[in-house]
Amino acid sequence: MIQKLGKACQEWGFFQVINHGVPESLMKQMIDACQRFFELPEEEKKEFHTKNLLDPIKCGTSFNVAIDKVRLWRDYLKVIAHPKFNSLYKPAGYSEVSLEFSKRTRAVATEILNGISESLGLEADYITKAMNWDRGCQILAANYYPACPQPDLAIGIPPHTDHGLVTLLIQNDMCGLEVKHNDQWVLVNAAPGAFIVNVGDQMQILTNDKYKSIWHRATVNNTATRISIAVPHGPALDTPAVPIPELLEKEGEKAKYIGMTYEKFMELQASPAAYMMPCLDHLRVKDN
Ligand SMILES: O=C(O)CCC(=O)C(=O)O
Ligand SMILES: [Fe+2]
Repeated sequence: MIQKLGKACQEWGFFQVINHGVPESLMKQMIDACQRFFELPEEEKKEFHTKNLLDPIKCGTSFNVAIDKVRLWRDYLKVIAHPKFNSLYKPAGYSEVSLEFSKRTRAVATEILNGISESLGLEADYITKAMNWDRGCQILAANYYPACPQPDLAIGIPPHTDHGLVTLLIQNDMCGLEVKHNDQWVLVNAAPGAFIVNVGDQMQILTNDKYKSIWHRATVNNTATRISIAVPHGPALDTPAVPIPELLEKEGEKAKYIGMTYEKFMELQASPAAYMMPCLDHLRVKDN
């Protein structure tokens, strides 16, 4: 099992997790609650249109309205659920459901990180300890992609990598997530009730490129609304990921990355600099 996990992280950077113990009914309730939020009148969502990256609750349209040139077809709602749980007072039920969903999802993420540590030949709690997981950042990032009359001319989310350690994602009945594998876009077709999991940038740094943070994107369709909830899990905001010394020693490698706190890394990813050059390349040691 641990070996398979390591292989999936190394070869794909994406995998699905089934039999994880989180009830499918809870996942559905979470998607429903988000759908009800997105369907609120614009007027009622305005108060959450905030500007700062780490505002505890924010909603809006598109990835980066100021910079994107492609036609984006997406609304989003981002709520920071850990280390401090934040919530919305509307729609009714969102708060309770998101509390339970975030706790249960974080528990699965912890198991995955333990498994990943072991797959690297480390103690199970190596990564969680090093990343100050007890203060780790968890974001509930819901994406709403209404049916689009001309899906070929639009994109839900343009190609990107995720900033954290691992992202866990659920979706309604519609597919749309595509991952880059051997230079091809591959549509992800997950089992009902599965978590789709991907390695993020911080994990690529920790493993000195062994486990890759894979480029992915969300396409849109012309038949029905698609909803996905991506749950990035990262280190504590003040904690920088650096290549794990024990691994470097084992592989006889030099560190390929310099450290940057997770907070600064997220700021970098949201800045125009990330459009010029992938974020990880900003941290890459030059003479490697
Ligand atoms: O909607 C999807 O499937 C992809 C979402 C995603 O990649 C993200 O929110 O980071
Ligand atoms: Fe993503």
